Amino acid sequence: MFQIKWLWQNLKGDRARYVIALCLSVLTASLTVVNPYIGQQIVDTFISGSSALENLSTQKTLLITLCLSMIGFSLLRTGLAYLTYMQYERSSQNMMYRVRIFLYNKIQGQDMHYYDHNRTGDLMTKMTGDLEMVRHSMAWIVKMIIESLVVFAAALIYFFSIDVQLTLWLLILSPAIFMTAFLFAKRVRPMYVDLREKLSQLNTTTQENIAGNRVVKAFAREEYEVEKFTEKNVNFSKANKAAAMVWLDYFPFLETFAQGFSVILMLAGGIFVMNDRITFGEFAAFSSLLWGLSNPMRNIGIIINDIQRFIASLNKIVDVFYANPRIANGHNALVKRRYQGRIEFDHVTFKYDNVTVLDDINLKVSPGETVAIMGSTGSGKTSLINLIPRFYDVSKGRVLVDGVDVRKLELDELRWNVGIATQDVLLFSDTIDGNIAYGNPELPEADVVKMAELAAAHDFISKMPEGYDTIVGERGVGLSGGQKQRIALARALAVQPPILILDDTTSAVDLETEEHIQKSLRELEFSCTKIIIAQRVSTTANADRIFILDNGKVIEEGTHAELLAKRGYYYEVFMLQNEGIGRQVNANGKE
Ligand SMILES: Nc1ncnc2c1ncn2[C@@H]1O[C@H](COP(=O)(O)OP(=O)(O)OP(=O)(O)O)[C@@H](O)[C@H]1O
Repeated sequence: MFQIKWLWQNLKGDRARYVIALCLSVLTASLTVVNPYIGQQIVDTFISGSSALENLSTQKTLLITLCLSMIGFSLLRTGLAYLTYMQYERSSQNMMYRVRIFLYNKIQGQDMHYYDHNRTGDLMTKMTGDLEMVRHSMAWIVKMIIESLVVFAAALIYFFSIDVQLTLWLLILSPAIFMTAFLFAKRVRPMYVDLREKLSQLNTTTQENIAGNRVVKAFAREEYEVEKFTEKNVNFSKANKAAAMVWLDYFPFLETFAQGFSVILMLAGGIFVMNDRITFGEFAAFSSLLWGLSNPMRNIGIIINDIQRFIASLNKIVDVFYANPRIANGHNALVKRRYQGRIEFDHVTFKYDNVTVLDDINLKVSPGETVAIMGSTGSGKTSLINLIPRFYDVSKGRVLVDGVDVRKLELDELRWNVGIATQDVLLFSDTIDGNIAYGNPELPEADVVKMAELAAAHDFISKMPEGYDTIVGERGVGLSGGQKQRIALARALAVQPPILILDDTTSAVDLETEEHIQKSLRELEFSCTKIIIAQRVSTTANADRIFILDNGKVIEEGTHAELLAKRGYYYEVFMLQNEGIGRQVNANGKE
């Protein structure tokens, strides 16, 4: 079975401990027959036998020894159970610790395609609830299965050794019990798969709601969000109840069958005692160990329930475990080369799944050049620049950096050479200093300040009570949109990359600040090819060349002056942005 194989593989390092736990389980469970056996001896020798009274006075030592043995074995079983718990707990915790790290690395190593197709809430459920379910199963469910089986087998062997016929009478109910359990398992299995899906939806809704709390509040949609959550909560609760109800359909039968053991023992066993076929002591042994047959039968339902949950959870974990990114980051480059920064798009076509968003793009950028990309929303600008650091791979054609197809470059090295300030600014819950130095943790304090100055962020940062040590909240809570953009720009500059990509990075800053940033970018101390996506003519005007994208194609290309002269899309944008405010921007972007 695949699941067992997977567990065994991942137990590496704790296999011996786990096997010891299994052996201890078998030993502890098989010792359950010892006390009923001693009990049988006590009853037959000192209570019910014809010479019981005489034995009481002549064999006191034997009686005391038997009683002490009973206590001794009980203590031994408790000690062994303690050790067993410890081994199960340790081995399962250790294994999950390793698997969790592995999964976390796996998720970290996934490409954008993976994140496009997997919900955060679902991944969180896999990393928490599913892992815990698997751990619980490999420790406690396995223990329960082993102990149930061993106790059942030990009781059966012991009973057979006393009286075969009586044992067979007791077993008469077994086929019905197994049949009931089988039907239950068949019915409940799809329910646990559904239950697992509902849990993931519930977590996704919760996660999205917390992450998007500002939007919710801005639109006063709390009530709607509560309704949405309630719906998912109700679905989850219903799925849970449905699975539980199925158990209730079968539980009365299993319970009745289990109770049936006592009735059969009373009837058949009673007759056997009256006929002197078995002794009182043997009857007592049957009676005290009857739970060894009935309890495993009762537990079948719980075990099946948990096994189904375990399979549903394990399958989810295995999805992550074996998911291989199409674009893998090998972390192989020990020494990273600094590129010149030459970029070429050679007949590039790109599709998301089957939808074409870039169509036969040809574009060359020389080292040190500044290129602006403009175009209507959804025209493919972000998709285009995503191909340079290989967030996605082209569907057709090639993207070349310094003349080499990016698919042939060492991914770590390539990304190390590309500084990027994305459209959706994400800052970590860390100090501003930590956020700026994120890509270059060794950056000296003075350089952090320098980068902030270049990004026109130093002034507002130094006005904060704790300056660069100010902790910004999750996603940059506590900062304005323009401030976040400037920190993101400083972060991209801090790695001093030979290729700098700015995706609408100055859209939220005022024109004066933007001018400062543009001046800084022109005067960078390191050589740098700049690709700037922008909607404002004031941003693009200074670029060496401007490309206009429309519907995934380059429709215009040239300098600010050339494009104005063309009287096409760029000219229209220019007129729209300047007419309304009654001013003109010349070829150098100056008013
Ligand atoms: N991860 C994705 N999966 C599927 N389709 C996507 C994805 N990202 C973008 N698209 C689609 O690709 C097209 C181009 O999107 P892209 O983000 O490149 O446009 P853009 O020009 O950068 O737009 P904007 O100016 O609004 O940022 C759009 O139609 C968009 O719906």
